[in-house]
Amino acid sequence: MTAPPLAVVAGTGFYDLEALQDRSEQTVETRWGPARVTHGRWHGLPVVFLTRHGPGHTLPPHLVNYRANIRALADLGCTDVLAVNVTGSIDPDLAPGDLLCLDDFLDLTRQRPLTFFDGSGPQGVVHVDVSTPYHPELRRELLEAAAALGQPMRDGGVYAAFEGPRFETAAEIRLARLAGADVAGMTGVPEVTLAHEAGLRYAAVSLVVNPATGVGEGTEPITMSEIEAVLTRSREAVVAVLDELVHTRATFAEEDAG
Ligand SMILES: CSC[C@H]1O[C@H](OP(=O)(O)O)[C@H](O)[C@@H]1O
Ligand code: HPA
Repeated sequence: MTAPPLAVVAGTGFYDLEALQDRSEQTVETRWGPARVTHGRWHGLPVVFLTRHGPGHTLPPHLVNYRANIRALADLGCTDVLAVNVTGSIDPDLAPGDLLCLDDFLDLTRQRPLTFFDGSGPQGVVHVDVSTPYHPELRRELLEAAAALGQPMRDGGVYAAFEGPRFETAAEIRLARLAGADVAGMTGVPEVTLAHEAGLRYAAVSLVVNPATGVGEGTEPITMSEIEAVLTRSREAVVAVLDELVHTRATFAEEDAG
């Protein structure tokens, strides 16, 4: 039996997965609009890659069509989604380049379409459970992949999802800190909750690319050049963890087949 494709969804700085072989592009039409994906094989396993801001990063976080993206992945038969979100660190013990395997989120977004269940579908009104937002089995795979590479990855972290596209004020970051947030981003929600609604297993790696506003030494403005510099030196670490995870899956698949 062919394994369902593994979905990889990434954003800023992650516009391609160079390791993919036998590549093909597809625009998947969904009830919520089109989604652009790249199909390929990674260590022989089928993978669907989706860059959430679109090729060339044309969509700001509040205008990403999260519903089309997640619906497309489900329609393509994916069951597992590995997401990458770059973030600003709220926890002062975190530094640019650090990786976290998220285990919870705070939704501080304001104006996004949040749900597939708007009451008009056959299911009517649905309230999904998100007491375990990030799938424990996928989290374990990510953490084991990082450990196998000797790549530090914090086990757990609370992602505060802000509306964007502006960065936060220092007061907003202090508020999120009081509520237990470790990192700030703009795209993790509603991606994670839509994945739940679609019945997909979802886990996310967060790569810290800057101290969030007001965190750390002083009150330096956040610049894209500092973020790009961190991405240039740390992007490969994230890809290496995903590569190790897929390689491990491929090894198990071969053993099962043999
Ligand atoms: C370039 S900083 C703001 C930008 O970075 C984060 O991207 P993503 O979550 O797609 O990795 C943040 O959410 C914003 O989209
Ligand atoms: O500081 C930040 N805030 C929100 N989203 C982000 N994405 C990267 N850095 C940040």
